[in-house]
Amino acid sequence: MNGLLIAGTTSDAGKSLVTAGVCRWLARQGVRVAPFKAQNMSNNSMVCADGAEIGRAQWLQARAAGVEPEAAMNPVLLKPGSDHRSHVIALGKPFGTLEAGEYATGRAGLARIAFDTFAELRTRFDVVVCEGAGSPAEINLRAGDYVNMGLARRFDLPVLVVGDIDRGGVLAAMYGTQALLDKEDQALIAGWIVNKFRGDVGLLRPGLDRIEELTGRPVLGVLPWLDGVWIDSEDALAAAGWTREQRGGTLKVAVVRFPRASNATDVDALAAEPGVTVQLTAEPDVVRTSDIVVLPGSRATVDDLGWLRSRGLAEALSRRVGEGRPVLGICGGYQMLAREIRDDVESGAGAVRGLGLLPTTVSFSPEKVLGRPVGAWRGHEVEAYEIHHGSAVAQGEAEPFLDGWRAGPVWGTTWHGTLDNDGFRRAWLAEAAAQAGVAWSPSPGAPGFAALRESMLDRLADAVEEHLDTRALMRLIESGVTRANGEPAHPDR
Ligand SMILES: NC(=O)CC[C@H](N)C(=O)O
Repeated sequence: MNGLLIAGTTSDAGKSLVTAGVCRWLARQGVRVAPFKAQNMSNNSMVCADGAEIGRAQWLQARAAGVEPEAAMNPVLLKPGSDHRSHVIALGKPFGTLEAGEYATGRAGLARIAFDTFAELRTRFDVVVCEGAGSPAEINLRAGDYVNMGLARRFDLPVLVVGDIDRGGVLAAMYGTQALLDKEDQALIAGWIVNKFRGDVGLLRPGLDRIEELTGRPVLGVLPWLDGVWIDSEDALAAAGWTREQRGGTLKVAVVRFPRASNATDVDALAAEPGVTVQLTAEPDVVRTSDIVVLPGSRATVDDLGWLRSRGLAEALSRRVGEGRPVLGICGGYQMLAREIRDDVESGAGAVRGLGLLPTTVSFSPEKVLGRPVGAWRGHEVEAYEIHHGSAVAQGEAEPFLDGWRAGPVWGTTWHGTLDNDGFRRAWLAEAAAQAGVAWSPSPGAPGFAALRESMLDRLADAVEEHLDTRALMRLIESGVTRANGEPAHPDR
């Protein structure tokens, strides 16, 4: 067995979730499977047990596959910082920066790393399920590509292309994607998957039949819109799946939408808590009046702090703190709460005045801290992870809170992922709700967040089993694209 590449007609077509679903489906068959994404552009990353930093989507896909997440599953991670620069993580460790203009030249070395890593990874697993990035139809990037068709060609991987029917234009996108590729790349396109479908497949069928005729490739399935499946998005806050399904919770949490938010998946577990409504916002009124405000992480602390001030959000925060209403700062958000931030590393701005809501001073160091710390709060165990250059020390009255500090209604920690811990999350929410004057308590018997994440992965795998032609998929994985393309569409139907 070998591998497969799951590409998309667009960003956000559902490649990550389809990859996760295919990983779990294969794992259920007893196949030893690893996820792989040659290059990810995301500020949502995770620290693996081996200390490597990878995209959260690959971390989640490894969980779906039932294997330990590791650096090789996402050898290149680009983290967009201030506007024209990306921080490069290679094999889990910092590897310099790429300016937007250096994209073509800077990438040759990264391509080599990605290819070498894939070649090694596949010696250790039965199957490697690769996820593409963006769309292979971005032919302007094809020459230096090592994530989509560039990877598929190098390793002769069959490519499945996922199209998002919710966005519309899916038939044109599939047809156009194939048409734009050169012959050799086209030869690797093995089939189509329609994703996020709601409604009657019968109505779609004539279009799918025609696409099969026109492209000579089978539609390997139509995946339905899956309500309530929104795990670990790769994109920033805007893409958090749960924003689509807000319920009328009694406890209103506002999460500030920083332009360079990082690890914003921290708030996913809040959104899943019964009786809690989470809203992403950049509105001063919402920040002033919500029951709880979360300042998430940021890949550009000083720049996002400037943005906070320019939007009137800093003032709204000070006012709510004056009224005793809780604010939780996480990593970059926690750094902003300080009296002073000394940063010659990330922004190069030197000493900058912070919001002054915690009695702390933050200093940035060139060394990046990557870790998986554990701690406790009020008797609740907390497993977390940390990814930062800046560290805070307190110089005044404050109460320890995890690795950080709390002063009255202001809470801050460098740790990410703390809210995934059920006992801690619920205890902290109850205390913060009381500060906000809201009667909220955890619902007895509500599922824990890890269980919820597992059930989402299982629903994805169930959808793969039910709606995709898994026999054709297995044949492709076992024999590659040539044989599969030599057979008629849907031989079993
Ligand atoms: N994860 C974060 O929020 C990082 C915070 C900040 N950019 C730092 O590097 O220290």
